[in-house]
Amino acid sequence: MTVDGPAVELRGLSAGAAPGASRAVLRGIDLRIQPREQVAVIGPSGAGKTSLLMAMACAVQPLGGSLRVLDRDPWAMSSAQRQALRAQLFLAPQVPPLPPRQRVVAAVLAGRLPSMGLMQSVLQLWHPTQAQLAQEALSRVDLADKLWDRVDRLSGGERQRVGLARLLVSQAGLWLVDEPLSALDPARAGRVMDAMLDAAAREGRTLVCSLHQVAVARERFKRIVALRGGEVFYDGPSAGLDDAAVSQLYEGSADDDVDRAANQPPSAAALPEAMCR
Ligand SMILES: Nc1ncnc2c1ncn2[C@@H]1O[C@H](COP(=O)(O)OP(=O)(O)OP(=O)(O)O)[C@@H](O)[C@H]1O
Repeated sequence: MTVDGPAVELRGLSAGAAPGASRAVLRGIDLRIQPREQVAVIGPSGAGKTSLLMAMACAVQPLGGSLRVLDRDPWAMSSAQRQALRAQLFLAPQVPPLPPRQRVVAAVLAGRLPSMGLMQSVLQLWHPTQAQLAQEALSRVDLADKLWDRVDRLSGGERQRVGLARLLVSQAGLWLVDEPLSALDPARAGRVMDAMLDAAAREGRTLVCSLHQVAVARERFKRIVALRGGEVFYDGPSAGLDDAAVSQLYEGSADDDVDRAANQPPSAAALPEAMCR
């Protein structure tokens, strides 16, 4: 789908952390993200990164302000229309919801389901016909040898990479990715991040990616949005976010949070399953 306006536009947005929540954890957020842009979202634990992705994914209705996604107002349309709009974006949670006995091939190809008809979807789940596509995506996340494995026999990091392979096969125009590196070792994290950025650029996707690794955000993204306490602390070129600003951003965070920013975060809670693919 070609979008004329911004891929995402938030004006004075306030929103809760979960569907139906009445307490705003995001406040006064102004953001414009253009089609094909690649934006990293950083900030201390609890800053609102996941909540921001949930709002952009039309999973949480704003409590105030306005939101446009792919040039449409998701909350001024019927729920069927909103569902159709959601099929044009992909929210990749930190911990992908994978049915335990499913084969990796089917789990990856589930990323294509929103763009398939009902019959094709059912066939795909029971008898994957696009195994080659899944295989290519798995290769890009260093998991080529797991195509026919069961997902409940994978490690946490491998499951996370299955979720990213699922993102890579999706045909959504807007990729919303929540802490994709949280269970990966640093070397692999770099390769996986590069695969995701390359694919997004090559295929013209808009990418919004939350990260605890500030170094990765600075090295690989041109634009960084930093959140603190549910508000935008910084939005601009990554080169403009200097060490002093980063220290200020994480000031008062727990030690482990600062470590996470520098390197590897531990795994954290998943997004609600119903909101994710
Ligand atoms: N399901 C929920 N219900 C109510 N409050 C929630 C829920 N999930 C998160 N929160 C609260 O919302 C705020 C923002 O949380 P959010 O998960 O968006 O932050 P985050 O920046 O993604 O954190 P982390 O880096 O730890 O994943 C926090 O204060 C958190 O405690």
